[in-house]
Parts: sequence; C-alpha cells; structure tokens
Amino acid sequence: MSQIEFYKYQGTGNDFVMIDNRQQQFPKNDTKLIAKLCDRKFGIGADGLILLELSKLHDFTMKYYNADGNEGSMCGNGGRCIVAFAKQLQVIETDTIFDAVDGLHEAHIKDGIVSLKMKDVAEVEQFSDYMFLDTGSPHHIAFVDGIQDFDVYNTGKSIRYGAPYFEKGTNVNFVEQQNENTFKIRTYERGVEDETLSCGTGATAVAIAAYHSKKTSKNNVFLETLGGTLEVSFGTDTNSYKKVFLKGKATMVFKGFFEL
Ligand SMILES: N[C@H](CCC[C@H](N)C(=O)O)C(=O)O
Repeated sequence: MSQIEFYKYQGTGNDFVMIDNRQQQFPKNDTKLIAKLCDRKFGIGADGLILLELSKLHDFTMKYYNADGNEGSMCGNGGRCIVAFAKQLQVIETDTIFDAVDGLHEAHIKDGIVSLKMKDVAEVEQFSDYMFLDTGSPHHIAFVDGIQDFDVYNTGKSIRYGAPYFEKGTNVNFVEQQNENTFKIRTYERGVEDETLSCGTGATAVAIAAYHSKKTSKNNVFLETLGGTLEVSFGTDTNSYKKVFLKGKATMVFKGFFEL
C-alpha cells in the first residue's frame, strides 16, 4: 500500500481533487479509482480530478479527468485552480505558460485571482434556438427566461444525449441576461452528468456567444454562476475571438491522503 497526497481546490464552486504527479506515482489509467475519488459518498468528492505533471518545454502539464473517471476536454475552472496549485508548490511565481489537452495556456495569478488565457475561437454556430462553440470543450448555449427555476438537469441531460451530439455529447449552458454585460448562467456538464456550480469553458463560451449574437457590445462580460462571478474578456478585431481571458478566484480548500 502506498499513500498519495492530494489537495482539494475550488473555482467558483467547481471543485477538483488536485495531485502533484511529477513523479508519475498516480495510476491515471485506473478510471474506476478516479471515479471513486470524485464520488461524494464513497470518495473525496469532486467534479473532476487534475494531475500536475512535468512538461518538457513549459512550466507544467495539466491532465484533467471528469468525475466519471475519463479524461475530459479542457476545463477552465480547473485550469485556474491548477495555476493556484502550481504557485503553492512553488513550480511558478505569478506568471506561467503550461500545457493542457487543447494546447498552451498563459496565466497570471495575484491575490488568489487567476486570469487564464483560453484558446482562440474561430467558429460560432448560431441556430434559431441555440448556439454552439468550442472553447476547449464543446458548449451548447440556450438563452432562457426564469433561469432560477429552470430544470437544468433534465433539459440539459436530454440535449447532451440528443441530436446532433449523441454519445460524444456536449456541455449545455442556460443563460439569462441581467444587464448590458452581465449574464446568469447554469451549466449541465458532460462527464459529471449533472449540473455543476460553475463551468469555466462554459462561461467563456457564453460571453463570446452573447457578443457574437449582439446581446452585448462589450468585450468584457460578467458571468454569474451558482458558485460566484467570473469575468471573460476577448479581442474583437477579427472574425475570430483571440486574447480570450477567463478570470476569477481559485481557492485551496483542504489537503489529505488516500491509500492506494
Ligand atoms: N468544468 C469545466 C468543463 C469541463 C469539461 C468537461 N465537462 C468535458 O466536456 O469534458 C470547466 O470549468 O471548463
């Protein structure tokens, strides 16, 4: 038996088990173990598990697994949390460039607030009743009325498994505009298969979708999630969205050990 040290982090209530895996001691192909560690009754409890690993060219590599134990696409809140974790481990100071599943990310951390550069977005699909774009993870976006009482779980789940996504799935965001550049957002997350308190790539997608569909003319947008507020800013000088930044608090909650 060996003991593995973990940290628990949260970013606007999207919570993660975080492990320093620079020595490659964690059995990352063990899907069942990852799912169990993320289980809220039989494990530590989290929306996902993140490994900090060595990178040949950059400060570190982020490996992200959804709560179901499978490797996920990019996680924006997890990306913000791993920057805070890397600072705590003294892998970085205030500025970093790291590798993730969707490419390189730059980030800056100050007073527990992380600003994370997201990948460029070249394509935003606009349909009559929804929008779709990829900000590192796929996002379906629907603007709704009365978001507080909206059935995010059941509606989100049927969209996630329905056409045109089917097995591969998508994350599903429901959005209601509050004022010129503030939007309330609730997200059903693929891989967690439930509503989470916040989704960083989802917040990023909603900000760009709102601008793209002319619901706002501002290129800095505030997203009110169930777990707190995120800010997204982006450049708007071409058809694609570049210099996209996701900003918000990332916090360590506790530290512990589990037995392998
Ligand atoms: N919570 C994450 C999204 C994870 C994406 C995952 N649910 C997937 O589609 O693989 C975020 O903050 O961006």
